[in-house]
Amino acid sequence: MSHVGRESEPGKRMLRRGFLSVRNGLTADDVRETAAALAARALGLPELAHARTVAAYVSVGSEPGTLALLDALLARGVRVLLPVLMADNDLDWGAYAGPGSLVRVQHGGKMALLEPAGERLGPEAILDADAVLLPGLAVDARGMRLGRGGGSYDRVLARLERAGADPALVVLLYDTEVVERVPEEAHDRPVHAVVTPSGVRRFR
Ligand SMILES: Nc1nc2c(c(=O)[nH]1)N(C=O)[C@@H](CNc1ccc(C(=O)N[C@@H](CCC(=O)O)C(=O)O)cc1)CN2
Ligand SMILES: Nc1ncnc2c1ncn2[C@@H]1O[C@H](COP(=O)(O)OP(=O)(O)OP(=O)(O)O)[C@@H](O)[C@H]1O
Repeated sequence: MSHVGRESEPGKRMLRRGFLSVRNGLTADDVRETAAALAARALGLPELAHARTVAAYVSVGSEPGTLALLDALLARGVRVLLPVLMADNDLDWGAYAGPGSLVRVQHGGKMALLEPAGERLGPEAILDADAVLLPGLAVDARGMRLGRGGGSYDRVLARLERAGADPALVVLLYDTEVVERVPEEAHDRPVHAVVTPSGVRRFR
């Protein structure tokens, strides 16, 4: 099943394509250098310095790299939760236990993901997070995020809101992905900070 048929904002689809094609043009060196810079910046964030549980994800392909950051958090004793994509695009969670604990999973026509191999903790496990690292393709001047279009993180944010949980919401991006404006829909919620190789921008 594709989400595209029920896309409510057609502008988002075109924008996603543009951002993805720029990412696809990056070299392996670009991706590696950015990952190191992002990890260094993210590790300096006060939002992460005090977090005991961080919900994150494992970057794949030309996504801004997260693996170095995940390993550094693990080494600090932080509990790192990773998403498991479910058939309805909602997310289950598992604990990160190092690179050897990941499995490559192909979900239909989507890109292959690296997911935690261990115990599934259930969608509500996200409520333990002190900080959430959300994937995205762009963030605008208000903190509105353009995601991949699955609505997975829209659901995560709705679940947090319902439960009254208020973790720090952080997105890691390339510099060119921080833009003036992305289209927003009623269900979209702003994030609190965006980290790029050249700096950190906060929205609250
Ligand atoms: N590394 C990583 N893990 C992640 C995400 C992510 O964006 N990146 N997710 C973020 O939610 C969740 C998984 N959701 C995903 C949603 C779409 C696609 C994907 O490949 N979409 C295609 C378009 C597919 C289509 O048109 O149906 C694409 O973007 O090229 C991948 C993961 C959880 N794990
Ligand atoms: N709380 C929710 N529960 C169920 N579906 C939702 C929820 N919020 C949004 N959706 C649906 O998810 C789909 C994708 O939404 P949108 O285009 O905003 O995704 P996105 O923010 O780019 O993706 P993601 O949240 O995975 O990063 C839309 O069809 C939307 O109606």
